[in-house]
Amino acid sequence: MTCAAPFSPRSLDRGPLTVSNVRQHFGAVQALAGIDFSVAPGEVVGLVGHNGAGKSTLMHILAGTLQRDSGTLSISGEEISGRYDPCAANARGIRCVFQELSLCQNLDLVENTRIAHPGLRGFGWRKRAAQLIREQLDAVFPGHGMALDAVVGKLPIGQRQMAEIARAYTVTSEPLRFVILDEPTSSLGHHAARQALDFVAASARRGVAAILISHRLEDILRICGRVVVMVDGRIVANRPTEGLSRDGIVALMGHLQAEPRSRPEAIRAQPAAAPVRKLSGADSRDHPIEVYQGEIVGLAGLDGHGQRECLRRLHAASMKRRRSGPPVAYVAGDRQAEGLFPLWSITKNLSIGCLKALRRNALICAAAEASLAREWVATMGLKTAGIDLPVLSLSGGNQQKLLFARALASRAELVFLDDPLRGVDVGTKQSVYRHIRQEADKGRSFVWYTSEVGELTNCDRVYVFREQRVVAVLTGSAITEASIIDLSFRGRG
Ligand SMILES: Nc1ncnc2c1ncn2[C@@H]1O[C@H](COP(=O)(O)OP(=O)(O)OP(=O)(O)O)[C@@H](O)[C@H]1O
Repeated sequence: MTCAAPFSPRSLDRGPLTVSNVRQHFGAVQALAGIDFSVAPGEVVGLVGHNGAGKSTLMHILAGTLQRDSGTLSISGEEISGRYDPCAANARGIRCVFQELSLCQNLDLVENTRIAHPGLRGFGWRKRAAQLIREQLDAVFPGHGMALDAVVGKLPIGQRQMAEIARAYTVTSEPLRFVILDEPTSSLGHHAARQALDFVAASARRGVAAILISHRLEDILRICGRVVVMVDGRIVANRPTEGLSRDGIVALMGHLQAEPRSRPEAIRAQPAAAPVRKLSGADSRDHPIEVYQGEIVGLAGLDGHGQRECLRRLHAASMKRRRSGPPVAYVAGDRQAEGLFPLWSITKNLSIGCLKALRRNALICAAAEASLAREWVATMGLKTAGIDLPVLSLSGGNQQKLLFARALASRAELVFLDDPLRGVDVGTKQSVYRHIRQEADKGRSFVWYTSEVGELTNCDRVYVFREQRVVAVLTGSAITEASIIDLSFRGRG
């Protein structure tokens, strides 16, 4: 990549990062409708809004990865009039943690660090790059245990996210002034998410400002001094977080209301019935995992304690026995690597889960396919200008909703959920929880791994993992966020 213009960071004074009246269109879609936004040095600003509100588009404009249609951008007192690209942004101290993650999959962490710092060249660059990223990972995520020579594509999404955050804060010749974090904790568990947020807050106290985009509103309240709310490409609120509650932010986002969770009082499965799936060897002590018809089973624990591996083993075992067992579907949280067909349309991405039902004689019926897509776009509230558009034209959260729709539109009786609501807004989450419950009431079974502990309170039974073992099984009203976190840390107690 070549820089747009030679630039000396020494010429900067330490003023704010500001955009005025910024507009952006994608064909018929108006993603930004005249945005005025500013962040001062050392400030942490939260940027929230429903899926498709325009948050990532604004972030891409600030990071130089998207050229704005119109409007002004000024950084530390300098008005940017010419071409502005990621190199120019970097030279002015602007970094970005991308929602879809920007690390090169075929390179290791050291090589990915080198890419972000062209100055790390010549004899010994590898050693210097390794030291840089190791120190930063240690500073942000003490005890992370990540191997620097692992190829990034082989790392789980949580570790890729950790590496992306740490890399954004590494410094060589360019200054570090503003960090834009787009859903930085969406794949992190409770512990790693806290480490990341604490680090962002501590960096702000040292003068490095942050813009935090998140649907985890607790994160916003935890570290942001101010919150900016976007609805349909416009800013509708800009106010201090002091005195603001989670429900207050939800209300500012518009018609969405945070709803009280309905709690099942007891386990829903029929004890007499056989489980639809029973997996022995699910943990290192051979504790069986059982899933009954119409049951929502959660897999909980601290990051890396075996619960996600258990989900994947259960899924693999079910796929092997799919001729004799129930039809199965899998909703991936790592949508880029495991969920989407990036070159296909929204319709094709949806219909791939139920081709048999759409077949008329030997061919897929295009009318039935389109009608299915329209039905699910409406049901899930997918924000799109058309079902034939490329799937990558959807915002991140809307892509995730589509994967969910694909599983629910299929005839699967057993659905595996692998952190499926990553990047989905609070209002949609509430409706997805309702969908899951309705489908369970109709007899479908769900096995649910999530990095958001609170979501597990929607389950009928939760297996809590610690050190690759099931240490507790909670049912009905015993499933609370506090009890899950407590058992995750302490084990059986
Ligand atoms: N490359 C593109 N082509 C067409 N439309 C796009 C493109 N990128 C974004 N859009 C549209 O612009 C709007 C804003 O998208 P954006 O990704 O900024 O939303 P967001 O607020 O970040 O959503 P999320 O919370 O889901 O990440 C959406 O309607 C989206 O479909």
